[in-house]
Amino acid sequence: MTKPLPRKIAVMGAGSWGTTFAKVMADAVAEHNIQVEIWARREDAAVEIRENHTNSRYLRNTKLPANISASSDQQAVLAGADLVVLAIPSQSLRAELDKFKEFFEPEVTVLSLMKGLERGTDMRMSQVIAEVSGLPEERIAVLSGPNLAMEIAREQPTASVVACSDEDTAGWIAQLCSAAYFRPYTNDDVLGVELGGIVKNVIALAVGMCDGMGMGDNTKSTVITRGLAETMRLVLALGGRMETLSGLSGLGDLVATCSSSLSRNNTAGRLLGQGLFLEEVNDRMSQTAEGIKSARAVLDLSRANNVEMPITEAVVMVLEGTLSVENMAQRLLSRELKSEGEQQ
Ligand SMILES: NC(=O)c1ccc[n+]([C@@H]2O[C@H](COP(=O)([O-])OP(=O)(O)OC[C@H]3O[C@@H](n4cnc5c(N)ncnc54)[C@H](O)[C@@H]3O)[C@@H](O)[C@H]2O)c1
Ligand SMILES: O=P(O)(O)OC[C@H](O)CO
Repeated sequence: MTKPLPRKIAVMGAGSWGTTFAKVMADAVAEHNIQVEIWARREDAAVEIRENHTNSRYLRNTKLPANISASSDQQAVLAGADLVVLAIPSQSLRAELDKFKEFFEPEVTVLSLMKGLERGTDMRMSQVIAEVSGLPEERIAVLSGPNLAMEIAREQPTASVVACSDEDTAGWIAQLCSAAYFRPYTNDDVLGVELGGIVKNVIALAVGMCDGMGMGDNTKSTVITRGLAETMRLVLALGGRMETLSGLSGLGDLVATCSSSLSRNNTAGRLLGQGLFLEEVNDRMSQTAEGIKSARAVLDLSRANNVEMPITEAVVMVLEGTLSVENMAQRLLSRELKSEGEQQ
C-alpha cells in the first residue's frame, strides 16, 4: 500500500448501501483498528447504529461490526476522516455536498457509491463531486458492480470495481474494502464504470416492465442484450472503453439488477408493467430507485452526443406518460431493421 492507512473512514448516508458498505470496510480494516463512522440524516437511525449495532429499517437484524459508529452531526463524522464515502441519492448530492464540503480534511479522498446522473446538468456523480468540492480527479473515485446491498449484508460473496484516474488511489481504496466476502478490482476508466452503473438502472426498469406485463425470458434477455449495446454506444461516444462494459460494472451489474427481485429499479419497473401509475410506484418505494430520475438525464446526454438509445427513450416516454407500457414492445420492434453490430 503506497498511501498510509486512513485515520478514520466516514460514510455519508445511512441507507441500504451506505450502511452495508460501511460494514464491508469495517470488516476489511478491523485488524488495523480503524473506525468507520456513518452520518445518518435521522438522529434515531444514528442512535440505533451506535447503540444497537443494527440499522433495522434497511438491513433488518444484520449485526454491524464493533468498529462502526454513527452520528447525525456531519462535522463530527468528517473530522479526521481521510476517506469519505458518499451514499446519498444522486439528485440530492449537490445540495448535501455543498453543506458538508467545508468540513473535509485538506488531503481527503472521496469515493462515490452512487449510480445516478444529475438531472439538468447530465453530470455523473464524480463530476458533481469535482465541481462542488474542487478536489483533483486523483482524489475522486467511484465504486460500482453487481452489489445488491441485502446480499452483501448477509456476506454472500461478490466482487466490484474501484475506478479512479489515479492507480494508487484505486489500489488504496481496494485494500480498504477487501473483505472475506467482497473482492474489489481496480480500473482507470471512471466514465465507463460510472455510466455502466447508471444506465443499467434504466434497463432494469425496462426489464421489470416486461416482467410486470407477464413477458418471458426471451423478451427480457433481448432487452438486457440490446440495453448493453446502447450503453456501449454511449460509453464509446464519450471516451470510455468497450472492455469495461464486459466487466463487473457493466455486464455484471446489468445481469444482477435485471434478474433480482431485490433490485429497486427492477421492482419499480415491474409495478409500472402491472399498470400502476408512477406516483403510486413512488409511494410504494421506500428506497432510492435511481433509474426513475436518471432516465431523462441519460436520454438528454445521448441526444447531445448523437447516440441512439431506443430502450432508454421508451422508458423515458413511459415515465413521462407519453407511451403506455403495452405499446412499448411494438415501438421497439417496429424500428428500421439493421445489422447487429451497427453503432447507431
Ligand atoms: N442499495 C443497493 O443495493 C445499492 C448498491 C449499489 C449502489 N447503490 C447506489 O447507492 C446510492 C444510495 O443508495 P441506497 O441504497 O443507500 O439508498 P437508500 O434509499 O437506501 O438510502 C439513501 C440514504 O440517503 C439519505 N439522505 C441523505 N441526504 C438525503 C437527501 N438530501 N435526500 C434524500 N435522502 C437523503 C437517506 O436518509 C437515506 O439514509 C444510490 O445511488 C444507489 O443507486 C445502491
Ligand atoms: O436496487 P437497485 O436497483 O438500486 O440496484 C442495486 C445495485 O445497484 C445493484 O448492483
